[in-house]
Amino acid sequence: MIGERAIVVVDASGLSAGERDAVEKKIEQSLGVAEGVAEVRVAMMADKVERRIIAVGSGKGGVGKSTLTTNLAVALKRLGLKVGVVDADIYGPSQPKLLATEGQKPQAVDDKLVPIASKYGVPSLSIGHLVKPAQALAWRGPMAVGALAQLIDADWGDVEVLLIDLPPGTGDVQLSMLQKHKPDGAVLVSTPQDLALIDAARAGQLFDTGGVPIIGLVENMAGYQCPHCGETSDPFGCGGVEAAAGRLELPFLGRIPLNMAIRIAGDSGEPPAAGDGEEAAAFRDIAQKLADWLAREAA
Ligand SMILES: Nc1ncnc2c1ncn2[C@@H]1O[C@H](COP(=O)(O)OP(=O)(O)OP(=O)(O)O)[C@@H](O)[C@H]1O
Repeated sequence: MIGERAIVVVDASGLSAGERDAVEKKIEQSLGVAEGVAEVRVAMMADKVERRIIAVGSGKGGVGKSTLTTNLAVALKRLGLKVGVVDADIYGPSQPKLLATEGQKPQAVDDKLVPIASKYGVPSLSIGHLVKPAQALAWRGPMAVGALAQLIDADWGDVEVLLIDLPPGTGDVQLSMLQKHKPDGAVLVSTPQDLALIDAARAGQLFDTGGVPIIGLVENMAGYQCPHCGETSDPFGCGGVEAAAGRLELPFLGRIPLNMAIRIAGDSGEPPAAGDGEEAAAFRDIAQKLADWLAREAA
């Protein structure tokens, strides 16, 4: 107390903008009626979070980039990191379905969007939370880029790793990311066949040119085990991504099998990485390599 003025300093680390506002109001209300207090001043202090942006990209569409992003986020969360997901796939947003947040609309506090919480402890923001997918399809490049900036500059609170699910290819959104929100690193995902790999190498070149370190390559949809006879076949080949990583002198982060359970889990908003099955282990191993990379870079 200084005279009739009550000054309260609050450690607001980890609180979202909405929570900060609520705490501040509560203190003002309860102290405002106290005897001898004519004025209440509240100072909300928070440590600045060192947040790193990791882009998940692919050369081609449909190779499992969104599936990998969601499951990596959930697996990283289980390893103890504070993770958020931005769905930058403006023209085909799938994170609302994958993280079971479809139909929810983010609030805006102080001109910033507040990410949507999920039951997996991973908050996310997607253009799919803001407009109907068909609406975004009609957007020109600058609108898509503006929307992406709002998602990334949102009130991410204590999130320390932001995974960005990029649209496939090397278009406007990727270029604007490199210019305005340069990722700290990129993970590339590809299926094993040559055509996908050529495109993945091109996406890799874009990051390379932009000075974004490529953390490594992930092979998705490798090795399909027939649920009837148990025999394993490789519809898209196997090992192609690991071989390409070797040729490009990039780390190979791991392989996710082609598995019907992964597709069904994605459609029902239950990321396999949140469970205890074989798929969860595959995603966890890749997440561990990413966590190791983050720790090394921070050192
Ligand atoms: N390892 C896998 N096994 C089985 N199905 C998979 C696997 N990975 C992804 N899928 C399925 O393949 C489809 C495409 O996956 P996803 O949407 O993750 O790809 P994407 O590269 O992000 O596509 P887009 O370019 O449309 O954004 C989805 O139906 C998903 O459930």
